[in-house]
Amino acid sequence: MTDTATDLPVRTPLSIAVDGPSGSGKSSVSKAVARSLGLAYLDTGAMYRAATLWVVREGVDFDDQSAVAAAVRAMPLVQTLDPVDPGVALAGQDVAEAIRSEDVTRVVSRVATNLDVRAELRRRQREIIDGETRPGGYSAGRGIVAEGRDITTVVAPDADVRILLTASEESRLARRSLEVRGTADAESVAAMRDQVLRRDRDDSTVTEFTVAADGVVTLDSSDLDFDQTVAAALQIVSRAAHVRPATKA
Ligand SMILES: Nc1ncnc2c1ncn2[C@@H]1O[C@H](COP(=O)(O)OP(=O)(O)OP(=O)(O)O)[C@@H](O)[C@H]1O
Ligand SMILES: Nc1ccn([C@H]2C[C@H](O)[C@@H](COP(=O)(O)O)O2)c(=O)n1
Repeated sequence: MTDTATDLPVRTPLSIAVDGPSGSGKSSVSKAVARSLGLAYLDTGAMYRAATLWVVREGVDFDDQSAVAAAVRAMPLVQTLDPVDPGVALAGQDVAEAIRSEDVTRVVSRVATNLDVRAELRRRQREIIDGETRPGGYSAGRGIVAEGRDITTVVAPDADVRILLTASEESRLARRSLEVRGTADAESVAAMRDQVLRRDRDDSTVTEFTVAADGVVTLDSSDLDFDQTVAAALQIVSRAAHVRPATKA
């Protein structure tokens, strides 16, 4: 495999783990990196969102932690790993749009902070990253980019490349506001505080995604535009994962 940013060969299969807070650009940057390198793409946040939708649809009480975990263990989730068109299906039904609804975003942290749910989804994530299951028929022989909140630290601490993608609160709120409302005026930015900052506060009770663990490279995108951030991520990959020719004695 060749890194299109540097034209140098990189390890195959290649595993790239990306974590970071809400709105830092994990999904969009990871998809672009995966497209550029011809890798599969795993959105682990989509798994927590699908689990939340499933729990709601099954009529399970969020306060009944063991019933929530049992429902998630039985969840018939299939994701496609194509970075151009990542799909999410529950019981054969396309839910890619439904899991992004405000209703799901508001309550997803309640499911994501259930430790038994986390254990089940971690198990599924590792199977996908390790190549034991590749749902949805997308071939990921060249490797995978997996992104979330605990991929660099807990799910895939042995990944070839590990990146913590950060950005200031101000940038993250403005980006989310532009994405959701098409404007970053003061009122719209303020309206994003719950789905960005409150959610991070709740999620960070069970995972650390603001400080890089040992060996994880921090990429601060606050002052970078999208293309610059993707280029910087590709540089990190190429530095960390080049196959160096053997040196002659
Ligand atoms: N460096 C950047 N500069 C400007 N906008 C960016 C940058 N990176 C990402 N964006 C935009 O910010 C928005 C949020 O990005 P994205 O959804 O990828 O974040 P995320 O970290 O995956 O968030 P969440 O965890 O909440 O799903 C998107 O509209 C994306 O296009
Ligand atoms: N590895 C992960 C991925 C996601 N989460 C939680 C945190 C979020 O509130 C929720 C949805 O993620 P998003 O789609 O916004 O990236 O899932 C987690 O705890 N661990």
